[in-house]
Amino acid sequence: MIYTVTFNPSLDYIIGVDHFKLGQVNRTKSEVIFPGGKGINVSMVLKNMGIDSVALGFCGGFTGEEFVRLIQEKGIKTELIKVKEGITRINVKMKSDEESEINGQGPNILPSDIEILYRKLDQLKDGDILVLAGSIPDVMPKSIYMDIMEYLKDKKIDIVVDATKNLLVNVLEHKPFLVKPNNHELGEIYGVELKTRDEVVPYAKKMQEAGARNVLVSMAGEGAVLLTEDGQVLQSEAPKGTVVNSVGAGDSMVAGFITGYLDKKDYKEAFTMGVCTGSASAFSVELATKAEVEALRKNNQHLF
Ligand SMILES: Nc1ncnc2c1ncn2[C@@H]1O[C@H](COP(=O)(O)OP(=O)(O)O)[C@@H](O)[C@H]1O
Ligand SMILES: O=P(O)(O)OC[C@H]1O[C@](O)(COP(=O)(O)O)[C@@H](O)[C@@H]1O
Repeated sequence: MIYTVTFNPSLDYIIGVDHFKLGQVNRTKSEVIFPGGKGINVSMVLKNMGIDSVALGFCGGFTGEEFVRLIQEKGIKTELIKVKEGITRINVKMKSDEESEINGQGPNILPSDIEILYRKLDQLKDGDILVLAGSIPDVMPKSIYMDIMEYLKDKKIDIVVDATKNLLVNVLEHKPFLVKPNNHELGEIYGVELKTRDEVVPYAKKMQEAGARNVLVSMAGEGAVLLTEDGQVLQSEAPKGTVVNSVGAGDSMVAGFITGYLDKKDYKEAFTMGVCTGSASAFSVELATKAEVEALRKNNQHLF
């Protein structure tokens, strides 16, 4: 089974504003609400690709109730833990001349809530995949990703981590199956600016040397780079298309990678599916569907 953990899920409120002006009253031209959060997005795209997963994490308050309703409506299996204080955050994603995001803080998560999460993690078995994705709310120990990996170290579980800065660096010694920083996040870790795929390769290598088995670096419209545990260095341009909503493109890429890997146990296939799924999400209002991914792949054979 695949399990995803999202410590701080969200309702993503995606609004379009014509020529947003700071310090003035602006009005939306479009508005939609989707359930969000990195692990949740991975679960939703896996579902679209025909793969079941269980979404773990925390939710609270009236926004938490709506969040649960929305993901259950999509047929996602959930074992979310309801917390008592505070509400599931609303993350505002504004599309105007530029894209801006304001991500909220989320509810209060107590040590007793974290204890319940560990009891849920006890059900993981050898051969399962665990996706740990997204930021850790301020109320939780920053070591939680490391702690979970340490807790599960005696089981043969492939762990995927999609996080930033120290959250990511600190898990490397636990040899995650896959990490997926974007080029900006990778550059931030090593104090450099990485603009091209060739520039990314040596820094992805450093992550591998520090312990990651496979390193997938997403680069939005510039495509992606994958360094595999069997020594391959794969690069791809991104498929061309009109970006409609890039929120969740990175998470979609992770889901696509897992889909391709499970299908053929082949890293090139995983990479191709990752890139196509990320781009298919960027080119549509909602997250990628299987049909969108397949169409994009068919039309972009030359890239892979
Ligand atoms: N503008 C774009 N054009 C084509 N593909 C895109 C675009 N933005 C994202 N993608 C696809 O989605 C993947 C992940 O996007 P990226 O923005 O790098 O992730 P994140 O959301 O984690 O920052 C990219 O590697 C690419 O395949
Ligand atoms: O946990 P974080 O880092 O605050 O990110 C949460 C946000 O990331 C998303 O999961 C989107 O992630 P990506 O665009 O990086 O794939 C949103 O749905 C959510 O609002």
